[in-house]
Amino acid sequence: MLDVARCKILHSKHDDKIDSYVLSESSLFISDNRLIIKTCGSTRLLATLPVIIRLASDYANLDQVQSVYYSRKNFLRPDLQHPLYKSFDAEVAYLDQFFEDGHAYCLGSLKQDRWYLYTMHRQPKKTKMASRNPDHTLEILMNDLDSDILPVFTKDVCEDGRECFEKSGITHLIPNSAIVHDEMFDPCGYSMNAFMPDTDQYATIHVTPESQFSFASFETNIDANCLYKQTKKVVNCFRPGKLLMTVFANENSVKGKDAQQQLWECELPGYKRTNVQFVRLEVKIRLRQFFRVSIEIFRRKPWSMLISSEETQLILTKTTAKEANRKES
Ligand SMILES: C[S@@+](CC[C@H](N)C(=O)[O-])C[C@H]1O[C@@H](n2cnc3c(N)ncnc32)[C@H](O)[C@@H]1O
Repeated sequence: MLDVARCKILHSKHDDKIDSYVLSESSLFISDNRLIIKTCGSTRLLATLPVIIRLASDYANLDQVQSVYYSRKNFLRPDLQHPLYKSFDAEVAYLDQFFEDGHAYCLGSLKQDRWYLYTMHRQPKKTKMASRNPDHTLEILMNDLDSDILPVFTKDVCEDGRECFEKSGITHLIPNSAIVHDEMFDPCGYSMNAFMPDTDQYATIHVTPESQFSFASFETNIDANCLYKQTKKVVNCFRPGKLLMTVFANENSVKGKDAQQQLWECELPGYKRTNVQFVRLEVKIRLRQFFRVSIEIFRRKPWSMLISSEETQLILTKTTAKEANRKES
């Protein structure tokens, strides 16, 4: 499966509830009823789909896909991708070959940062109680990380993953009881998987510290923390210039719904929200359920520098061109 995706397992950790793999290109988590695979670069993620469906049937007797989420942010350089990933329309057409009842969404601005989602839910043959459990996922995608934090994700500063985990402050983002395994890439880059023992709750962080295109992603379904506080901690750790976050929550997830409400009402300190959207996806299982997805895009608040003398005052403010024109006039 990973050969098809064009990545490799670097290391893994397991318990009775979850198998966690740190990959050369991100992460893989497998639990009884769910497989989560995240890849980066020019990997061929969608090519794994028929392989996953066949392996689930052959090895685990799982012969019906109950739900699918395929999501990604818009690429910085779509031209460097394999033709299938150059446009979301092509990805949707590919996914529709497997799931005739899938739905596709684009959230965010078509001209700037946006987030694509393909999703499908089917009535399972036997409705299991598990499908009605509270469930939420928080994902934060951060660009333009604070230049002070970048060196810690290089081999110049940290010998290995463990040192980077401590020195970067990522240790404060993950519950103490979590099992963690991580990788420090040479000469730079960091990937971490964590999971809570005897649950299918995971967290994963990936950091690209090259200053020209610095990026960090954080994703978790751990329910120990308030998602709003968790978001603030993550943002304080990486201090990105901009971030896009999504909160998935089903109707039974009180924490997920609370976080959506809080984020709707409060801004993140130090940031200006440039976009917020909310989608309610109907999940057709025997008992009607809903999945709610909200995405929010933030930019660091415009900074200003004040140089003043008795007579003159020059205010330099990092604003949009439109605002600058308004100020001039
Ligand atoms: C942490 S990895 C994967 C992260 C990916 N962007 C994501 O969000 O899932 C990316 C970083 O590791 C560095 N790196 C070094 N060797 C690598 C390798 N063999 N495969 C992938 N990334 C590598 C890259 O230069 C980059 O800074």
